[in-house]
Amino acid sequence: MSAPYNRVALIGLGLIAGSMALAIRRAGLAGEVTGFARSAETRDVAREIGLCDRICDSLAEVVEGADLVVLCVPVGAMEGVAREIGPHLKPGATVSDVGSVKRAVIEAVGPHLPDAVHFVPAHPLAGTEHSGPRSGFAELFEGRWTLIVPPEGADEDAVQRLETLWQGIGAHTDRMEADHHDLVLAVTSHAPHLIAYTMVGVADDLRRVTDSEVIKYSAAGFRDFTRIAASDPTMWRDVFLNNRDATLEILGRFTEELFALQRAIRTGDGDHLHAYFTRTRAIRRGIIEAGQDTDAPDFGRGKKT
Ligand SMILES: NC(=O)c1ccc[n+]([C@@H]2O[C@H](COP(=O)([O-])OP(=O)(O)OC[C@H]3O[C@@H](n4cnc5c(N)ncnc54)[C@H](O)[C@@H]3O)[C@@H](O)[C@H]2O)c1
Ligand SMILES: O=C(O)C(=O)C[C@]1(C(=O)O)C=C[C@@H](O)C=C1
Repeated sequence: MSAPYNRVALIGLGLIAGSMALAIRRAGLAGEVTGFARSAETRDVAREIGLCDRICDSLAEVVEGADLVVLCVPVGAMEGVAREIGPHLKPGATVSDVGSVKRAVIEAVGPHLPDAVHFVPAHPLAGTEHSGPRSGFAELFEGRWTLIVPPEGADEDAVQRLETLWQGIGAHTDRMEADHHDLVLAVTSHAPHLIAYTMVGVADDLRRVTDSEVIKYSAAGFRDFTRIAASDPTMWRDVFLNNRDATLEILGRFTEELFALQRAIRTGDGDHLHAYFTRTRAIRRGIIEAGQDTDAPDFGRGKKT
């Protein structure tokens, strides 16, 4: 595949930028990958581990001559970065981002970009609970979805070039409208993270109260909660502050269902519990049978779990 961009600039050298840098360079998808991080310490680490072809000491320097600039900072930091890079962008360049929220990012970043630049937001649905320049790995996006969220009237060639890049580093791509993206992600990612944070907090409180082994003997499901609840606090604070309406809508529905289940337990309404769990089990089976969970151990074998 020919390189879709000559120079790619990555801003915010953490898990996502680091993984992109390693993957793009491994696949030879850019002539040069440059990187910038706010702290000198992060830039030093990035140089030491050879994350990018070149680490720059300023935003102006990293975007100079870049054909693609990807903002990989927490959602709440996107606007400040966009404001600073705006005057230094090359005409015809594409600016993208990897933020977990899309409407707020489009509204924060868009106004700071010159007319001669294409803005094509995106969101890779891949991550871990780790952060920082040492956490990236080239395989992160393999077999995962990246949602491309082009604003109305976006340049088709710019959108396709970005899709080519993501596909070149192993991702499947799809296009989605920003508000729809934010609602879908509130269900599949944002509310589940908040629930995990809460459950781990509750267990921790309980441990203090009883001095028992709540964490030590936690089963696999709860261990997954503790992994998720170890995710970066700045990133997740910004997600909730910037996807407020969709997250509150989903949490409202969640709370209603939780109260109904709580009531069924209190009143001994086994039929309600059984019917509810039967419905949710059917959903899991449907996902497996449709071949949509490639991580499932029985994927493709049609076995019921
Ligand atoms: N971690 C995930 O699972 C995941 C998945 C998909 C998308 N995202 C999104 O990707 C973005 C980056 O997340 P990450 O997991 O790579 O985070 P990270 O914490 O690993 O990296 C973010 C980097 O941005 C830097 N930074 C913060 N503010 C900055 C600023 N004002 N200027 C320059 N650099 C700044 C931080 O120092 C850090 O190096 C976020 O918007 C997040 O919502 C994260
Ligand atoms: O695997 C994880 O650790 C993640 O939480 C990744 C995850 C997710 O919720 O699936 C987290 C945030 C993103 O914006 C995209 C992916």
